Amino acid sequence: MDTTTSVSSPTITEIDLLSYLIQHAVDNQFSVAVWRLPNNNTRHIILSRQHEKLKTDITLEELPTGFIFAPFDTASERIYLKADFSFSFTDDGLNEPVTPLEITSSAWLQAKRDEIKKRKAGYYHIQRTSGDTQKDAYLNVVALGIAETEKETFQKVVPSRSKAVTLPPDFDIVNAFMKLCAGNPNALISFVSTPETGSWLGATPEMLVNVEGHTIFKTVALAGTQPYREGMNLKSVAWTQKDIEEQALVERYIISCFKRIRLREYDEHGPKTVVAGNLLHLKSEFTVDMQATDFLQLGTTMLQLLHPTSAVCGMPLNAALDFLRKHEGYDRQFYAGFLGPVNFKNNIHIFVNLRCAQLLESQAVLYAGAGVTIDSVPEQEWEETEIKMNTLLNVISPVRPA
Ligand SMILES: C=C(O[C@H]1C=CC=C(C(=O)O)[C@@H]1O)C(=O)O
Repeated sequence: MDTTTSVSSPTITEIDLLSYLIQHAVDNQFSVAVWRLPNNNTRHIILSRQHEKLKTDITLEELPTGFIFAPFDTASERIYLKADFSFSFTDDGLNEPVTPLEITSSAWLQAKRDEIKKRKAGYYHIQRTSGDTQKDAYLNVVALGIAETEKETFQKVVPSRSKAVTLPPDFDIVNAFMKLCAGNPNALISFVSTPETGSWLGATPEMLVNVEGHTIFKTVALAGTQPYREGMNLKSVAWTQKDIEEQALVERYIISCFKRIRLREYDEHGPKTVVAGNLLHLKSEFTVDMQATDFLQLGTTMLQLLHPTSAVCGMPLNAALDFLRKHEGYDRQFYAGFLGPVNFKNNIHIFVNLRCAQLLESQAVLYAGAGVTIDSVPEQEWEETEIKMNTLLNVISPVRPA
């Protein structure tokens, strides 16, 4: 069955279908997740009639096909969007349904075809609970963080901040999603909208847990930041001692998690310089053969151990977390939490929710943090959070003050 032509007349595009599906979710109090994996040309959308709250001790591998959405705070509830409808698009066309879920979804969409017309999709939005982090306050937290590294309370902490910008009147969520896909080929692009969490849009470069076909586990250590300019030769990019040390701490954190479960056989590659939209980072990749090591639920185990990594919290974890709770001054909500598709074709792709924005009725709240070590300079960390926020700002293109 050629679903591209049967569901949609030649003038109905992928954008029209995505807009229709998102609007349908909002009209019916369903939850919705849209995503595109890194270095992949397929966009996915699922609708969930009733999202669930997950216990922290769930086994990922046993969940039905769906999308996980977890806040930074490990004590807060994690949301699971079980896929009740599932569609994917490649090259502007709806893909041929293959799985039973896709086949029933496709039949459902066929029945709705007369309703599909060009329109902008709405999304859920909730009230913001805190204001912007003022620059002085952020510089102060960074200076306090540096002072604590000097006292050896911790070696690294990652203070973050939030900033609201006004959305342009013609803001269109599906257009913004597509622009993020085009500008960030190496990122997980995501849009999640539920009545409870409101709407979150992101382009994250940081993979947290990837399990391929119950056999291969992967995670990454990502840190160190500098601006990327088109045409730069990645092989000749130089990194400061501070960036190298900052990324090495994330590596050590991951290795310490492996040690806690006595997993000794893993491959480590890197660090190497990678592009993440408008930025460069240092990245090492860790791979484990789950069958050879007999860790068949390594995805679940490592998710419990890794989150929050030293890329978003600090090292050692508890000292850094205590510091952030005391000084950061706002609730991160889903920023620096984790998200991603679970058990689509036996694969799990969970990422840290970075470079993201929470969409309010007429504003977007941007979030970013920066790794602070003994060599940090507060003003430079502020600048780093500004350029990290640009990943989303460039796409949202808000009305900037004159
Ligand atoms: C905490 C963020 O980025 C992390 C990931 C890569 C590089 C980072 C850094 O250089 O500080 C951060 O650890 C963020 O984007 O908000």
